[in-house]
Amino acid sequence: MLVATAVPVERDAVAGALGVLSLESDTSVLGTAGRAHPFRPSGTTAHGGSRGAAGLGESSAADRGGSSVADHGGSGAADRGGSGVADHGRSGVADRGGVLGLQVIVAGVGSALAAASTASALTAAALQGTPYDLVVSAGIGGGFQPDAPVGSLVVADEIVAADLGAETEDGFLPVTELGFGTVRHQPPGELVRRVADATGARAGAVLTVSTVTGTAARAAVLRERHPTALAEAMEGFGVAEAAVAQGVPVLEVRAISNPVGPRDRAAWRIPDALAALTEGFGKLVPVLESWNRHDS
Ligand SMILES: O=C(O)c1cccc(C(=O)CC[C@H]2O[C@@H](n3cnc4c(=O)[nH]cnc43)[C@H](O)[C@@H]2O)c1
Repeated sequence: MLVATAVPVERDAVAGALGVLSLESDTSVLGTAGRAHPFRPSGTTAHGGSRGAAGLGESSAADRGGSSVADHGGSGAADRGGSGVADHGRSGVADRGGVLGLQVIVAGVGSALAAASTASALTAAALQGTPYDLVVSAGIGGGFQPDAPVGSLVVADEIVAADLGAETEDGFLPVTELGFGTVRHQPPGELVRRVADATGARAGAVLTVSTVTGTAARAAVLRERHPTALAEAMEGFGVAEAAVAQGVPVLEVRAISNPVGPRDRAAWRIPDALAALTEGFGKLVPVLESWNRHDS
């Protein structure tokens, strides 16, 4: 299983639940607006490699093969020669030898970077002869109120590109109505049901947007267009496109950090959401272990 998160604190929240190696996190990343790329230091790649960062203990596709559940304890940031602070932007959290053949990556913020990072990780694994059988887009997100309260968990029964299309005098047209592309991906229904049962997550559409909703009017428009939408975030559709292109099923799990609506940074509850993400992923493990991708 490949879990694609956007930022290091999300990776750590997931990796902590799964008991896989994680690097020290930068808890300030979600507040560092205005920098060119607040989430990843220069010289690093999206999938665990680190260009020109010798000695930082980079976990590249090539060295993922040696990591397993058994060596969690022995391969922490410290003994890989790394300073967690220095390399917190790297994405490699490797445990491809475990029961779930698991890797948690920081795929970056936004659909394009998330797609590119996910595609790289999938391709690297396939070339090594150890393809993933499931991709999960995971992280925090905005919740449509009152259905997805802050601190709750949402699992996508549809992953929808909500603003991929054209604006016209008569309203928004999705790319599908322009005659190309796709705007939705459907995770396996049975798996969604099992995840919802095990974690208490609400199942509904999760929208992928390029612009975070910041007004009540925009929230209402999105909800009108997508009545089953529970949450919005910025990566799910990109991750799904990459997974589906390689024939791998995809899930999206979002912990709600803020309401979708008028911009109000004071209303953000990132630690609560990260805690919900950790708790949710802890409960998810048995589901994923017992799930057979041919179930549906
Ligand atoms: O400055 C703001 O008003 C603002 C509001 C929401 C999110 C941001 C971010 O920069 C975080 C983007 C990051 O977090 C996910 N996320 C969390 N909440 C939302 C949301 O309401 N709408 C869309 N994305 C959200 C997203 O997936 C990114 O990874 C700034």
